[in-house]
Order: sequence, then structure tokens, then C-alpha cells
Amino acid sequence: MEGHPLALHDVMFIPALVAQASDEQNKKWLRRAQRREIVGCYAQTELGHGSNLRKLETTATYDVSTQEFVLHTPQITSLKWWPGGLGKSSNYAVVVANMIVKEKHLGPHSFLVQLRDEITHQSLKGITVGDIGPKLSFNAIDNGFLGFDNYRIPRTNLLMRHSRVEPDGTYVKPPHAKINYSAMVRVRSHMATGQGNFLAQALTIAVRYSTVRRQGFIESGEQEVKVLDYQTQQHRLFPSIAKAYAFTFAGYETIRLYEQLLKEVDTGNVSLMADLHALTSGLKSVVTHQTAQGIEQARMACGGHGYSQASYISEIFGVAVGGCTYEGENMVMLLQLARYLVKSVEQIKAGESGKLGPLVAYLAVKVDGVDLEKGVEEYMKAFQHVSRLQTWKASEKFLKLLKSGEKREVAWNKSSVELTRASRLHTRLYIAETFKRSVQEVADPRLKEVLTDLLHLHVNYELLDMATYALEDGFLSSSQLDYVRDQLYFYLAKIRPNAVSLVDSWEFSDMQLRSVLGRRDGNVYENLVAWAKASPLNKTDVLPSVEKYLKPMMNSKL
Ligand SMILES: CCCCCCCCCC/C=C\CCC/C=C/C(=O)SCCNC(=O)CCNC(=O)[C@H](O)C(C)(C)COP(=O)(O)OP(=O)(O)OC[C@H]1O[C@@H](n2cnc3c(N)ncnc32)[C@H](O)[C@@H]1OP(=O)(O)O
Ligand SMILES: Cc1cc2nc3c(=O)[nH]c(=O)nc-3n(C[C@H](O)[C@H](O)[C@H](O)COP(=O)(O)OP(=O)(O)OC[C@H]3O[C@@H](n4cnc5c(N)ncnc54)[C@H](O)[C@@H]3O)c2cc1C
Repeated sequence: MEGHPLALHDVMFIPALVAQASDEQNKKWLRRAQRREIVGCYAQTELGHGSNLRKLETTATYDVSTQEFVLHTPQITSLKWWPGGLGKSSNYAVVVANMIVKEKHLGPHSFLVQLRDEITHQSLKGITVGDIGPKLSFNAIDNGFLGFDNYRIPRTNLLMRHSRVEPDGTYVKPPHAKINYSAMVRVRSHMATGQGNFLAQALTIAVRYSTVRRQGFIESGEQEVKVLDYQTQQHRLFPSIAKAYAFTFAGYETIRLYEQLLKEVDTGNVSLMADLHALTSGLKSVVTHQTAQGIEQARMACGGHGYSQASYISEIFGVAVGGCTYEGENMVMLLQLARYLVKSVEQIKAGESGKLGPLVAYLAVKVDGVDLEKGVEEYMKAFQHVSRLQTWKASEKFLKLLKSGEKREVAWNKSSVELTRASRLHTRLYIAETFKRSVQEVADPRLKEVLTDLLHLHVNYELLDMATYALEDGFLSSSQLDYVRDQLYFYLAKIRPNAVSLVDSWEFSDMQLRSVLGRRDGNVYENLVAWAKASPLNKTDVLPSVEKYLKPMMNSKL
């Protein structure tokens, strides 16, 4: 859970080689990387810039006389900063640097760079490398810094699957300007399942503990109740169970789309890139944010013991919440999706609705109302409505500002809160739709029934959560919202008997969860006492600090 020094080798270094190195280059490097003869990381972010990649300061200048690239970090803010596994473990890195050929700045490109000697592991001359120090979490990963002092690498270390620099310095452009960003798109495509997994771990702990913990009464005179029987506890946990499933289903789809993209790009077809970039930008943002919220609720649902490290939920939170920042800060990524949504609105306004992709086609179709009692399809129409409403509102605001003479960037900034709202609603619609489709495809009728209950819980919870948008233009009435609330409470109670099975079905072992509260056998109290007794402070009855500090203080006559 705390991460692994080789995580980025598998998650980004190898995938960057697969996607961006030519077949010829990969004959040399890929097998060695897969056999872990060399260990690598993905070094892009710098001390001064992470989000705005066009302003990366590390340069790779082509020297035609030696057919080498000269890597250089001209000032302190140009140091690579943050890459996982860079500090101590990696001897190679995929380094993203602004490429300069014949004095032309050609933007960020990826290079394979050796950092350390393969035998001694000592850093090579011209390289400054080290660890950036302790973090909120993930402390088993050596996130690092890296500087280059006119460090030379062969021309052939530019990853050349999609773009090339010939020996004479001729530049061959890639088929899509952002194709070098594929390693990021890959991780973003995997993040919904990864985050769903973090959320699932926290929920397994909280739900199991909530059936062990008894506190208070629902009906007087009875035995104290399991806290999971309180409606508030169910409301705190069950919608997140639904989300953990929903994120996993959505993630399966984006992983499949990424694999499809890789194949298509190899045949020169880059048409899926913009769609997948927009989709994964929104999805990573919504999923990481909601996962962090869900994990924190799971911790609070465990009361005081949730705050103890024995719950292990704080560690899960620390790791998961990193996802709000890495692979693109969430606001920045929501704004990337917003660009796509605004373009779609512009297309509709230009009478080109027919050209819209399937995920945004709904933006052109107005619905007057819904009959929620007819079922989930009507909820989907309601989600479409609120997303369409907000997307148009935010887009119109931006376009109006543009028309009034504001510069594009200024108009964008003045509309950006509204734009991020639109992106979230669009993404939540996508999550609900994939959840619905995935449940429909389940063959086992008993499994389908339980998952359908979760789906119903999800759509009611979500619609209530975004109710202000739906009330704003009178699309939903307050009596319809009462219906949604009643449905929500109905499904909380219906799910209660299956709650433990739903979390157990994720099959986390006790070793994986590392939680005293979430133990499969439920022996929480004995093990909490044993855990406390094993605390380093309890190794001796009297601590040395008693003689050193407490006694002088207590005996002081002052
Ligand atoms: C098993 C697999 C994995 C499991 C994963 C689960 C996690 C497990 C735990 C692992 C542990 C830790 C992992 C941590 C790893 C972390 C790694 C990193 O953080 S790496 C660094 C990530 N950095 C970023 O994400 C930076 C964010 N910034 C950007 O991406 C860009 O700067 C951007 C997009 C904000 C702007 O780019 P740029 O300035 O170049 O763009 P322009 O403004 O010039 O143009 C925008 C234009 O380009 C389109 N665009 C942008 N990006 C893409 C893309 N990737 N694909 C396609 N198109 C793209 C954009 O849509 C605009 O188009 P337009 O038509 O003009 O609107
Ligand atoms: C755990 C972890 C692991 C990481 N691993 C790696 C790795 O392996 N390799 C690697 O290269 N990097 C890695 N990173 C770095 C990470 O990718 C960046 O930190 C991330 O992309 C955010 O960039 P930033 O730090 O520049 O944030 P900033 O952009 O400085 O963000 C600060 C604030 O400014 C806002 N902001 C910035 N730009 C805009 C804008 N255009 N519009 C509106 N608001 C804006 C943001 O929303 C945010 O609120 C890692 C980071 C973490 C935390």
C-alpha cells in the first residue's frame, strides 16, 4: 500500500517504451526492462512546472556534429522533481524534455536516459539525482529529483515510434501533436479501477467493523445494535460501495479503449485520442475526488478506532488522495474535458450535431421531463439533462465573454468554475451509464439482482446530490425529489443484508488490508489490545524520558 520503489518501472517506464519507442529500439531496451536488468522511471515534472508541460525547462538540444542530444537543466526550477522511483532505485529514466533541433523548439519529447552505472549504481557524470524527502504517504517510493549538466546521449535515445530526428537533423513529425503524452493517458485510463480498489479496501474495513461494533439502541430494551444497522451509517457507506463497483466498471471500459487506441495509432489512426483524453481527464478527476471522500467517510464511520493507525484507513487515504494530484491536477484535467465539451457545443451551434461523438451526442437533444418511477433509463435522461444544462450554461458564459471582446484565455478563466462543474456532471453521467450497461450484461440472475440494487442506490444518491441543477430550471419537481429520497432509503435497507457479502466479494486478504478493524474473523477487540501492547512505547514500563525530563521537572523546587 505504501507503494513500491519499482511501481513506476511497471506502471510508466515500460508502458512508455511500449508506446513510444520504435520496434528497433525496443529490441535493445524492452526485454532488458521487462527482465528488470535495468530499472526505470518516468521523469517529466519539474520543480517549477508540472501542469503546464509546454513550459518544461529541461532541454534536449541536438548536436548534429556528434549526432547526440545534450540534456540540460539550466536553473533550479528546471530540476526534475517528483518522479517515483527516480531518487535511489532507477538507473534509467524516460525523460521528457523540450527538444531543440537547428534552434527550433519542437516541444516536449521523450528520451531514454541512463542515470546510474549498471554495475556500481553510482550516478553518472553530469547527472545530479536524489530523493525529495518524506511525503504525506507513498513513503516506500523514492520520488526523486534530477539535474543534467550538458549531459550527452545518442540521437537514437529519442523515443522514435511516432516522431524522428534523422542524423542530419531533419525532424519527422508525429501523426498527432500530443502522442508523446501516451504514458499519462495510459495511467489515467487505469486509475478508475485502481482508485475503485482503494475505496473498496477502506469499505471492507469499515463495513466489517460496523458489524462487530455495537453501540446504542434503535429500539429500547433490546441488545445494543450493530452500528451498521443505523440508517446514517448505511448512508455513509453503501453509496460508496456502489461507487467502488461503478468506478471499476468504468475503468474496465477506459482500459479497453486505451488498448484499442494503441492498436489504432500503430496503423496511423489517431481519431480516438481526443475522445479518450477528454474522457480519462474527467474520469480520473471525479473518481479520485469521490474516492478520497468515500475513504474519509469510511474512516469516520469507524469512530475513534478509525483514527488509530490500527484501522489502516489513514494510509489508504494518503495513497489514494495522491491521485487527485498526480497524472494531472484534478482542476487542470477537468478543464481539459471542458475544452472538449465547449467544442461540442460550438459544433451544435454550427449545425454540425451529426459529427458529435457518442459520449456527447446527448448535448444536442433536449428532454422536457422524466418519469422516474419508470426506472433507471429515466434517471439517465435526468443526468443527461443536468449535464447538458450546465455544459450549455458554462459554454454560453465563455462564448459571451469572448464575444464581448475578452481574450480567449481571460474569458476561459472567468468561466472556469462553471466549466469544471459541467465536466463533473458529464463524467458522473458517464459513470452511471457504464454502471447501468455493465449490470445489464451480468448473466447470473442472483448476482444481477444485488448489483441492480446497488445501481438503483447509486442513481438515487447521485440525482439527489445534483438536485440543485435539476430544480434550477424546474426539470424536477420537489415531489419527484421526495420520491428519489424514499427510493434511496428503501435501497439502503434492501442492501443491508448483503453488505458484508458485497465487500467480502472483493476478496482482500487480511495481509492486504493490514487492518485490525477489518479482520475477516471479526476479533477486533483482542487484537486491538495486542496491537497497542506491541507499540514501541510499551517495550519498557518506564521510559528513559522519565529520568531525563519528567523527574527533574517534578522534583524542581521552582
Ligand atoms: C497497471 C497500470 C496502472 C495502474 C494505475 C493505478 C495507480 C497505482 C499506483 C501507482 C503509483 C503511483 C503512480 C503515480 C504516477 C504519477 C505519474 C505522474 O504524475 S507523471 C506526470 C503527469 N503530469 C501530468 O499529467 C501533467 C498534466 N498536464 C498535461 O497533461 C498538459 O500540460 C495539458 C494537457 C494540461 C496541456 O498540454 P499542452 O500545453 O501540451 O496542450 P495545449 O494547451 O498546447 O493543447 C491542448 C490541446 O491538446 C490536447 N491534448 C492535451 N493532452 C492530450 C492527450 N494526452 N491526448 C490527446 N490530446 C491532448 C487538448 O485536448 C487540447 O486540444 P484542443 O483541440 O486544442 O482543445
Ligand atoms: C504521489 C505523486 C507521484 C508523482 N509521480 C510522478 C512521476 O512519477 N513522474 C512525474 O513526472 N511526476 C510525478 N508527479 C508529479 C505530478 O504529476 C504533478 O505534481 C501534477 O501533475 C501537478 O502538477 P503541479 O505540481 O505543477 O501542480 P500545479 O500546477 O502547480 O498546481 C497548483 C494549483 O494550481 C492550479 N492550476 C495549475 N494550472 C492551472 C490552470 N491552467 N488552470 C487552473 N488552475 C491551475 C491547480 O489546479 C492547483 O490548484 C507525482 C506527484 C505526486 C503527488
